[in-house]
Amino acid sequence: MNLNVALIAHDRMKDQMVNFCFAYESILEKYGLYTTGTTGKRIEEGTSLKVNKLASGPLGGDQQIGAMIVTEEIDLVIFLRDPLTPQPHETDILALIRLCDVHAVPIATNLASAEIFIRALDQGDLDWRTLRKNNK
Ligand SMILES: O=C(CO)COP(=O)(O)O
Repeated sequence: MNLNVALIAHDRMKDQMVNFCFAYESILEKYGLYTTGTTGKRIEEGTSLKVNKLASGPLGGDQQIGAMIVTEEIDLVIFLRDPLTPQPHETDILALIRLCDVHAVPIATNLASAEIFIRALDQGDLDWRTLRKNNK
């Protein structure tokens, strides 16, 4: 299945993201993985997954993922946001979430929803995304 997953985590959520990726490595390894810069570095250090690292979030990484959403290259976003810390690039974050809604891309913004979505991905619930990709 040529679906791609974006993995993004704010600093205080990065340990959670690495643990999540470690736990679900056997599922995630079957997909193309795209990350913001520092998140990707941490995932590669903490798991055996290979990821495509874009720019760091505050330097435009969220916008790069957003651009891939526009071209239907991202099929699921796991974005572990820190709800308690203001981010300098809040506008980029909101833009990314908005684009998920525009392009019908599922986005999980906390661990509870991330676990549900990753299992859904594994059981084929997101296979309809291939039709969307093929019709773009
Ligand atoms: O800030 C981020 C998402 O908004 C994450 O960026 P990094 O993975 O580079 O820390």
